[in-house]
Amino acid sequence: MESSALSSPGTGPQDVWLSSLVLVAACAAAAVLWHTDFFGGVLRFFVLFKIPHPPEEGFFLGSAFKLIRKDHHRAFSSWGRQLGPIYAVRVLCWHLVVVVDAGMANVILGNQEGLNKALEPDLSDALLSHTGHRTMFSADTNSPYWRLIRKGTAPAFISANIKNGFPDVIQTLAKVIRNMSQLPAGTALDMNNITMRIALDITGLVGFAKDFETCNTFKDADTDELFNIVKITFRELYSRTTNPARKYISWSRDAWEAERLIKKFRARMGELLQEVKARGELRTDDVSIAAHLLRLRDPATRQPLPDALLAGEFGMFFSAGLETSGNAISWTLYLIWQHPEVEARLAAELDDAGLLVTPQRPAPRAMEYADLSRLNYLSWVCKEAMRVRPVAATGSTRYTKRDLVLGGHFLPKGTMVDVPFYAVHHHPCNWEDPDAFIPERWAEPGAELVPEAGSATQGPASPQKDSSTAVEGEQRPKRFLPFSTGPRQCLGRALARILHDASIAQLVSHFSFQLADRMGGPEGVDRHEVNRLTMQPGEGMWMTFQSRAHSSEAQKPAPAIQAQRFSLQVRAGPLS
Ligand code: HEM
Repeated sequence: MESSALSSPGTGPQDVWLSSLVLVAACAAAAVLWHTDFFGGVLRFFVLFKIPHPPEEGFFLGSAFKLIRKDHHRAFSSWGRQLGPIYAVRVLCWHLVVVVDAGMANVILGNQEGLNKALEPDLSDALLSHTGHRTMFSADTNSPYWRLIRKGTAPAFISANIKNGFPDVIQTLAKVIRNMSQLPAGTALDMNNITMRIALDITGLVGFAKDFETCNTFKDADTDELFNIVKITFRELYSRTTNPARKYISWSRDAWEAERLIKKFRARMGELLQEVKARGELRTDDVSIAAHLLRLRDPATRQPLPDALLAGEFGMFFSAGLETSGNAISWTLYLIWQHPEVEARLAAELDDAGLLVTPQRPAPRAMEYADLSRLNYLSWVCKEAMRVRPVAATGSTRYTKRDLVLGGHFLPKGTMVDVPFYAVHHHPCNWEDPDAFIPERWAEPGAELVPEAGSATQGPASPQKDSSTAVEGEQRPKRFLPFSTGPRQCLGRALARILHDASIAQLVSHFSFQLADRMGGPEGVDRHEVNRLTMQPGEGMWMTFQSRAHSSEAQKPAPAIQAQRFSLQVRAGPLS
């Protein structure tokens, strides 16, 4: 019996080996699946279906076609209105959870421990990294590297240090105004090109003590100009999100050219680093971004950071500040044109401050740093423009590092959550009359925060204002998020605000702008609006301008200041 049992099928020594092998292979496969988060992916796939999805989502591809559209930020916004403040979109078997309620957005962006910035490193670092190392923009929030760079460069952006750079801001703007004044009346200029030049030269001067001199003349930009390189490479990086194969196979001329420019951008940043180093010993009063980066020491070795890392960080600061600032100024000029009463009230404020050019005052006094805090209406207009047209329209994404319940929904660990800033700014649960451009809404102190319950300015109640949306240490969440919020919020926002507000003040002080006919009116602007990493006017922002020194039209007396909020005259219907 014994021998027959031993020799029965499946129990011989070969079978024991075979079974062990199968067991080991199964364990190895399970380990690989565990390691690659396969089981988590399966769990998320089923659990996240419980969150509302757009009804028109396709069975196989989900919302893929909507998400790769150039106006996907508007789709996020209309889904938010249709589905409520938290919903999900699917592509194949992957879900992206989207939150548009300000309270929930603050939980996602403000949380340091449980969430991490979700960025495809290839995307941003293809442009920036010289070593394959992540730059600060996409490094892990809990990594010593991110903390080192963030903490080490933050002092460059405190107001006392930014103030030092204000004369450079004014000098750059003076060059632009001089060049514009010399152009024949009626000339149409692509103001988006000009505002990019302004952003480039000011970031160069304030951050790196380097004048790129693109505002010296308005010669047609060739591809060597950094803002052009950044524009083309950003377009390519965005194309790679929808078609990752482009990284490996540059089958189109565009992709090949972009790859060449990506290399060129890195080379230019390397040269800039060498130029800064060649200036010799850093002065103790040098508070530029470059000086702060050069002073950093590797905590382990106490040695300066290697050149390749530093050049990557130089590139990161340029690309973070350039398109964002340049496009933001363009959108503000456009919105001012669209709202003549806003222009008139802004001109009146600049006039009262002695900054407006008039036939009687062709050379007004120079703008000072302190003017920025005195010009209240200017600041309202600029904030409102950043609310209505936030350039980081797609927003910011985070991974949940542990299970989370948000707005009554269970989000398993590893869920990707997006906070689309355009949709947050345009959702009625956060803002009253959200599509309208109303600078006066900023008269309310604390307008950037969700209003207190029961306050007169509280918008329609959000169905999701429960304890799960409260942020620790802050009772009222932020609903104004052009620069995001939390530990990863824009580091350069103080510089960005000064660059933006001073540019608007100086340009509007000297000129009255009109949208050029070739733009096709507001419908044409909306039609060409494109969101590739930043929301931008796809065909430029062509405008004509009249000097206020000659024009009686530009000097129309300002109407009495409007106390009511909804009486502004608008050149087109509300944005949607
Ligand atoms: C209107 C202009 C700007 C806008 C709207 C803007 C917006 C943003 C946004 C939305 C983020 C991502 C935040 C997040 O992921 O939660 C960001 C990050 C960043 N921005 Fe800006 N930005 C602007 C200008 C600038 C400028 C001028 C600089 C510096 C020269 C700058 C430097 C940075 C840096 C270094 C980060 C990465 C911060 C980190 O990951 O810790 N930005 N910005």
